[in-house]
Amino acid sequence: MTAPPVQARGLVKRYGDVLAVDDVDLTVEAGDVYGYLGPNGAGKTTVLRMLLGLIQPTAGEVRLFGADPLVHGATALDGVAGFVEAPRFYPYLTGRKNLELLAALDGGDAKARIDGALDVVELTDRQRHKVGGYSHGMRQRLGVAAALIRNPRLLLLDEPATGLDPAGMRDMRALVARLSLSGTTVLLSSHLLAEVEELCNRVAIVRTGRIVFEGALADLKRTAGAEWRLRTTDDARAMEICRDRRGIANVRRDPLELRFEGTEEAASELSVVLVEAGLAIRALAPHAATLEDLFFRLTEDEPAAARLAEAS
Ligand SMILES: Nc1ncnc2c1ncn2[C@@H]1O[C@H](COP(=O)(O)OP(=O)(O)OP(=O)(O)O)[C@@H](O)[C@H]1O
Repeated sequence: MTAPPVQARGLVKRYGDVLAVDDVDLTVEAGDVYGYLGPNGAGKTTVLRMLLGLIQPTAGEVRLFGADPLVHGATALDGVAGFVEAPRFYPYLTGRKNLELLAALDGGDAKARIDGALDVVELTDRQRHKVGGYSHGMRQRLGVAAALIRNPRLLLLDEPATGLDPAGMRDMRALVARLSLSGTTVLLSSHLLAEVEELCNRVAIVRTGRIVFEGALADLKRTAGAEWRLRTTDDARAMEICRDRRGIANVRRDPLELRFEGTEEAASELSVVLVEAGLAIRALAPHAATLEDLFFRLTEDEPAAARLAEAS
């Protein structure tokens, strides 16, 4: 069996009093587009640095295709490439010249892949222009091209869409999707939910260094449970009944309806109890939380994060 592209166990990074990364376990399987998602300062860049062997973990270990990047340096590992923070280039040289310098450092047949890489990132037309005149999105794409000339099986990208305008973000998403289709495994970090929502099949959501959810986004939506909306012939009485019931939480009364959180089972049982109490139900329906809601709950609200981590 071949080792997975990324396997990290018990990763910790401490900077003085700051626990930047707190006991992170991470497995990225071949073919994944994996999103490492969290707000600014959550420790995303620090994790990528450790994965690339640029810094040493305080504790824990990393394997890329079964090899330790601290021993070999990730860029010396066959099939691994990427960038941390923004990719850096010589602004007074052309895009192509920058890639040629990197290819010369890299050796092998990297030079022969420059045309193909420029084509994939859609910079062929601008390859003879100086990087100093490139837009932010073009520089990010050139960063991906610089990784592609190493013919990677695993691409690690730190916030590839940050600072891009909507068109730039769309181009970057399309580029990552194309790379994935051609067989490259991708691990990208992001603080933008919209960036990963369409693109990633798996995500880890991090909050102050710690993973609070790991899995498929579809599972996250399912696990989160819904907020229910209820209208009856006597909402005041219905509210009293709701308050006493197990499995129902956060009951609130609006002018038009009651709202509460709970599982489908709890809502079904409630409907029976309401009817037995002589109330007629005018409406009882779930209102699914958006992913944006879930993300903020997970990254800002400690009890909600703990509940979801338990349930997942
Ligand atoms: N070299 C360092 N020395 C001290 N503290 C650091 C260092 N690098 C990161 N930190 C701290 O570790 C925490 C995580 O930082 P990190 O850059 O990994 O987060 P991030 O999720 O990538 O955020 P951003 O999106 O803002 O880059 C922050 O509190 C940061 O201040």
